Amino acid sequence: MFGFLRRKKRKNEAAEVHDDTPQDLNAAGSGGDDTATPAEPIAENDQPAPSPAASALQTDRPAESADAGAPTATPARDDDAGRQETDTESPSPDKAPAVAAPKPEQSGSLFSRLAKTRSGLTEGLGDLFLGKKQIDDDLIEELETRLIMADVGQATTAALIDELTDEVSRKHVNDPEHLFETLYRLMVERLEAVQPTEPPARRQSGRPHVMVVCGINGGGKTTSIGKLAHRFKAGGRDVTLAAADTFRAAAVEQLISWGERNDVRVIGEPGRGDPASVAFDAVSSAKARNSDLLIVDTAGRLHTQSGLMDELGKLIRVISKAEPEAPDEVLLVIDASIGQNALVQARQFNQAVKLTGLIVTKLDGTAKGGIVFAIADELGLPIHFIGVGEKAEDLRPFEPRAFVDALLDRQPD
Ligand SMILES: Nc1nc2c(ncn2[C@@H]2O[C@H](COP(=O)(O)OP(=O)(O)OP(=O)(O)O)[C@@H](O)[C@H]2O)c(=O)[nH]1
Repeated sequence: MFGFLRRKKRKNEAAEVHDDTPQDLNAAGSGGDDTATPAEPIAENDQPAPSPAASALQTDRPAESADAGAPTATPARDDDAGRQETDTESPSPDKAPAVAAPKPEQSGSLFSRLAKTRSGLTEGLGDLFLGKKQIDDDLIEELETRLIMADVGQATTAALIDELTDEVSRKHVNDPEHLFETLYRLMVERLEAVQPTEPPARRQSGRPHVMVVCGINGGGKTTSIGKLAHRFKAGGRDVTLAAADTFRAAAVEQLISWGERNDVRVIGEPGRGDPASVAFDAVSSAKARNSDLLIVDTAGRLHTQSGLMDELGKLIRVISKAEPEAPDEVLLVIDASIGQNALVQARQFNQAVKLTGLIVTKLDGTAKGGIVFAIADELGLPIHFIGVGEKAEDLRPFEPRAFVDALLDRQPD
């Protein structure tokens, strides 16, 4: 069940227990401090006029085969994403004994890191959902608003709402909880549709796997490369880093510092002027030393700066001269907190250099985590990793089910 529904249900159950129990304030041990308050009333529907999408629910199409079951794809799990109890309410003295005490949330879990986006999507929905036997326009409209607010984007939101209303009209989905399960399934399917079959940074025979990382200034490239180095080094790979962000001496120093912390070799030093030559040297060095993985940092650039975009193309061509099969991956780092602008950036970078995938950073600090769906839907580019904090371990492989579970406050299957 979804956590926000469970929380609401518990509140209602707690209130029922208090309502049904004869109160004996003089009983021994009662302390006379029974402060139980009645459960919050289920919110009345005071929403504005229904949207066209929501109005589609009014159509009374004949029922067809019921097919609104659980997602069919194989579950993928992030080790770190396993979470405990999803109920994050603090226990209060007025809870009925029948209500299980919530367990503490793991601060590093994906669930806790996505708190901002999740709260925008699910907070208060329990009030709107529970107690309703039927799905109505208000519910669909509220859902639509929340998806837009979470930066899922107009087009993707419209597509999701259309599919949901269609399922409802066909009577495949009959109650609010089933509606949410269906939304869950549709969201997971969208992300899984663009995920690669092969994991990133796979081992190549007889040569290093070469990964070029690009993006705009401050998106989190260097930090993400440091985190990647940490992850793959810990996994037993020989990793080399290339400091090809020659525009900013501090970026080179930042990368060297990540290298030192993780005992990873860094090619390039402050003061070198030509990023393509640093990349060429790094490929030659990684080959000579039988490195498993070479990650190339590049200068931040705006997608509108055509000279710098051409330079990125040149860097990639030079890498191919040093190793004809390389680069194996060209990853764009995008900052989730910029919302819909991320789509524009990704489109332009993809036109200039053929991207193979994305790293979406700063999902921990934004309510705009829904951008991940717009990216998958509109660009068709896979998301390989997500950044959910500033520490080395805060880069997680992107796993659609774990991500949507955490986003919708849903207990994993
Ligand atoms: N909260 C949070 N902060 C992040 C994340 N990823 C990166 N940052 C922070 O974002 C800031 C910019 O990160 P950098 O790695 O320097 O960005 P960059 O893209 O290399 O920037 P340039 O070198 O200017 O192109 C730093 O303060 C990082 O700690 C993330 O996933 N979550």
